[in-house]
Order: sequence, then C-alpha cells, then structure tokens
Amino acid sequence: MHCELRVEGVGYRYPNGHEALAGVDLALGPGILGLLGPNGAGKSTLMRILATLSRPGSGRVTWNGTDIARQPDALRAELGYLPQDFGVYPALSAREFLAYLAAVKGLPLKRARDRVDECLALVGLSEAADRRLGGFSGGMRQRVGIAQALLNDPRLLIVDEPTVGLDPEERLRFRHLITDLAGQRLVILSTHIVSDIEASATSLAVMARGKRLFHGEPEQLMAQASGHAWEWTVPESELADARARFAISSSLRRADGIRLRLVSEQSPGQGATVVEPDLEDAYLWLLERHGAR
Ligand SMILES: Nc1ncnc2c1ncn2[C@@H]1O[C@H](COP(=O)(O)OP(=O)(O)OP(=O)(O)O)[C@@H](O)[C@H]1O
Repeated sequence: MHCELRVEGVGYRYPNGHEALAGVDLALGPGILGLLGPNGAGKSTLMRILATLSRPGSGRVTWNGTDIARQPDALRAELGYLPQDFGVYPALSAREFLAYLAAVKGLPLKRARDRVDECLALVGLSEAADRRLGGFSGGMRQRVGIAQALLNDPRLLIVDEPTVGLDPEERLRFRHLITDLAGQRLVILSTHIVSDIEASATSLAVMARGKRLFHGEPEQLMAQASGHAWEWTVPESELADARARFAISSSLRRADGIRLRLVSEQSPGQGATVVEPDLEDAYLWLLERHGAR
C-alpha cells in the first residue's frame, strides 16, 4: 500500500503576523509518527495543513507525489482526522452520530452501516453504541472521535493532542488503541506528553517555535542525550534553587531528600550520578539545547 507524505519547507504565518511554522521538512511512510512539542510549537497548525484545512504559506506538502494544496481531494479520500477540538452532538447515540458523519463523508448507505459497526467495534464501543453521547466519559468521546476518523479506512490518520483531559486509565487505553491501528497506514499523533507516544511511535519528530528540531528514531534522540541525564538527591530546602537552574524531568520524595532526574551539560552538583537517558530526558535535553524549554 502506497503511503508517502512529504512536507517540504513548509512555512505558515497567521494574519496577525505570527510565524507559526518556519521551513518544516518531514518525509514519512507507514508507521506511527509521534509529533512532540511544547504548547505553541506549531503542531496544530501543521496538522491542519496536513488535513487540507489550511494551505501552507510557503513550501509544499505532497501525498504520494500529489501536491495537497493543488489537489486536496486526492488526500481527503484517504484521510482520517481527529482535531484537537473535536465535539459531539450530545443528544445523538454513538451509532447515530457516526452514521451522520458517514453520510457527510459520502459513504454509500450499505457501506456506511457496515463501517459504523466495524469502527465502533474497533474502538471498543459496540456495547455503548446506542447510548447518548451526552453520557459518555472523555475517553469514550475520544474513542468516538477515532471511530469517525476511521470510517473511510484512511491511509493517513491524523490525531491532534488526543489525550488532553483524559484520566490515566483512559489515556492508557487510548495509547493501546492507536498502537493497534497502525498497520499499513501512516498515523501522526501530536502531543506535548512524551509518555503518550513512547510505547507506540516508530518515529519521532520534535517541534518548537515553528521549527523541526529533530526527526528520527526515539533511540537516536536518546543517544544524543547520553552523558547529560543525571540523578541528584537534594535537601528539600534546595529544591526551588535546583528547579530554577536545571531542566528537571522528574522528582521523587525520599527519606534522604528529593531525588531529581534532570538534564545538564555538566554535573549539577556533588553526589550527582549520570544515568541512562529515557525519552523524557532526551526530549528535555533537545529543548534545553535549543533554548526552547
Ligand atoms: N488563529 C491564530 N492567530 C494567531 N496566532 C495563532 C493562531 N492559532 C495559533 N496561533 C499561534 O501559533 C503558534 C502555534 O500554535 P499551534 O496551535 O499550532 O501550536 P501547538 O504546538 O499545537 O500548541 P498547542 O498544543 O498549545 O495547541 C502559537 O504561538 C499560537 O499562539
């Protein structure tokens, strides 16, 4: 199955002059791309361009060789998109809502009926299919969001910050769902939370302030942080100072003080030991190096 997305020098400026994207390049094939970046990095702006909802100000995006700004329909037929601000009609049941969206997407009636059932099953909502969406939890609504994005069995699935507002259990379930969906398609999942993608992403792109800072395998990013991740236990009285001076990825209260995990060019202080960087450390180190934290 052919599925090649190329983002070439894409820039975007909002009407108020704010430059949200500056020369972003990505070459993607089947698999799950985790698109990581702090708030305001430009992830949603890029997702909307990829979903053909806005056009790049400069550069271009091609889907299997076709420029999506010139011929958006070539991609739209193969696209599933879950926007960040996905809303549902609370009075409709999950089945009614999906049937409605299937009609909007132009699926023939018989195919629509089958696909609604299949997609509800895929996201684990068959049992709840006839319940009103108004009574659904946040996690269930997000699963409805994924179900609607899957109606046309897309080859490109774009999910923008899907775990915002979900509780830890729902978050975990959602991550498993995304992993199961990958197959032969390209899934782009944007988030500012490393743990959303660390178990599932086959490749990783990191953005900050409209620029792509990294694109590659998670292992490559972790290798870049080697020697710069530290564990350091400090008394509680020194915590505020440590927070001000270092990029801290986690802290744990222990009997002998606060055990910090942080990234730093050099040893943060006496008693600190170098540790093997995990993805969280590596992400933080990248942002730190680019002054983007
Ligand atoms: N309609 C708009 N007009 C002007 N600036 C905007 C508009 N929408 C977004 N921006 C700005 O563009 C930048 C990128 O926003 P974008 O929403 O793409 O980032 P993001 O990485 O998705 O972050 P978040 O998770 O906070 O949405 C931000 O600085 C944001 O304030």
